[in-house]
Amino acid sequence: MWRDLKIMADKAGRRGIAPLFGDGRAEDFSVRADGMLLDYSKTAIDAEARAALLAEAEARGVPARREAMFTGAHINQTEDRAVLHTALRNLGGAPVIADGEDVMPGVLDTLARMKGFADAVRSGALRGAGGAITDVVNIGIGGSHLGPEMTVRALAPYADGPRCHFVSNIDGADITAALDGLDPARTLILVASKTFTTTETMTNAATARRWMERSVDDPGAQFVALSSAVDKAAEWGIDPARVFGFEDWVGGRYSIWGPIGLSLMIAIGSDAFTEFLRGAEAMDIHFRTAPLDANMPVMLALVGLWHTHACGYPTRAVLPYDQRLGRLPAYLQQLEMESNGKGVAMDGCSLTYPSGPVVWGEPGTNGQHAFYQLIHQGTAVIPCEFLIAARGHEPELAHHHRLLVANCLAQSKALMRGRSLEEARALMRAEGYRGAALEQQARHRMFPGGRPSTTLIYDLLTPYRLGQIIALYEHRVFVEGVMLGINSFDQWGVELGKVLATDLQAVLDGAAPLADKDGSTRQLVTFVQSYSG
Ligand SMILES: O=P(O)(O)OC[C@H]1O[C@H](O)[C@H](O)[C@@H](O)[C@@H]1O
Repeated sequence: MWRDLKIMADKAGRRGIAPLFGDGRAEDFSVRADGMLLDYSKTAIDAEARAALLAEAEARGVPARREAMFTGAHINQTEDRAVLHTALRNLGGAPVIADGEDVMPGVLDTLARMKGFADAVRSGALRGAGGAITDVVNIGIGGSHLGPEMTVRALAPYADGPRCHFVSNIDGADITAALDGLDPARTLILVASKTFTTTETMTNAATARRWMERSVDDPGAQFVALSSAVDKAAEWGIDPARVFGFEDWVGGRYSIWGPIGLSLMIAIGSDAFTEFLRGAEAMDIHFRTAPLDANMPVMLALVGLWHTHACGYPTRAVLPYDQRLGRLPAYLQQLEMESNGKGVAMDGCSLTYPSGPVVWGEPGTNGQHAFYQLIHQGTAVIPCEFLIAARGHEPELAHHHRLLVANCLAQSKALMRGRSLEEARALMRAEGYRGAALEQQARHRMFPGGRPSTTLIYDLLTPYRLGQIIALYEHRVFVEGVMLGINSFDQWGVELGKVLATDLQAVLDGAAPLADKDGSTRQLVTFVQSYSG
């Protein structure tokens, strides 16, 4: 399929984007879903390319695969598991069968327990040794960290509960900074780990327990576990009543909707958390029922595939014009790159085309004053994905928000439009340049244009909207994975480094020899040892 699409992309590349605009293009090359608008008109996709992409989505079985996911088939084939994070926000409670059993009673029961617990923490009914809980520390990494951290920051205007802090890195600097200034007797520690074996999390949790033990008689009373490995959490010493479990059909990077979201629920309250789930549920219903050409996750995926696989652009930038979405790019890096960064297809054969793209980004307008130079004039084309709310949460600073919106819209326009050499010459002439100096200056000030972007716009970043947005990206990743023929739900690529780290830890501890390591590793270890004594 990529060959035909590449031919179309070459043709589209020569034509550019701006000339496509005629009556109705913006509306035609946009998708609306429940209060959100995705405008992909500033891409080189035309009606022919879109029809070809949609035909491929059908041919590759996206609708059937989607149904298989929602109905509990073991689509995570390498781990022989269902993929049912959607069940965690199936608030209607309609049965969802996995391995012959309806998972919904368990899901709703855990949600009710989470609500009871979060409400008690927030009201002060559940107290620490020193009184009501003032601070919550979530210790986790990867999917057990990025979701909580990103969403708590995104929904800060709704956060009226205890303060939330996040520890992820094995670097002692992280937990030192997080615990600094906290009163152990009024702090609740959430140990968030699907497997309850992850080195970083278990090391940080043990450090937090020692910190707690120094000032609290019953430290266990101030720990909670969020995990699939309920027995391991109990072995670690956490009261089973304080363990919130989930099943193996919830992937780590898809886990914010259940127990891993407890810090968010404590921060914003159970009603706002329910709204967050409702937004995701609305996106699930849209994804499952909307025709492909009016289906936001499908169209976002097809735009992504067009850029990566037809146009050959190896990265994409996520550019939220929302300071509170500052961790969205990092969250999406895990979601997209851990899901679709695979070198083999489902059947184990090597891909003959690229895997999913590199995802990166920073909030606007900050990025404009840093890396946008390359986006506008560098030799690589970077498709940009802008996100912006029509309104901000600071009505008294509405003029800030107008400037924010103006900048966001200006960037996508500038990328598309560019500035021709002729226009640059006219500018330089107006500034008094002549001859060779004029020509030279003009060449530096021209912009190639024709650079693609999408814009996702919504009214206000509420819990409901954030739920929709995350679910939108989850389903986008799913569709891209299906179209690439890969398993988006395993992550074998993170294993080797973990194994070798254990091996090297033994070397650094002096319990294993260094001699059999490669020359570079020997040199680096020797350097470290020369300083650590
Ligand atoms: O939640 P945990 O079991 O502690 O796992 C934390 C993270 O570590 C792993 O290495 C995976 O790459 C991630 O997908 C996962 O989210």
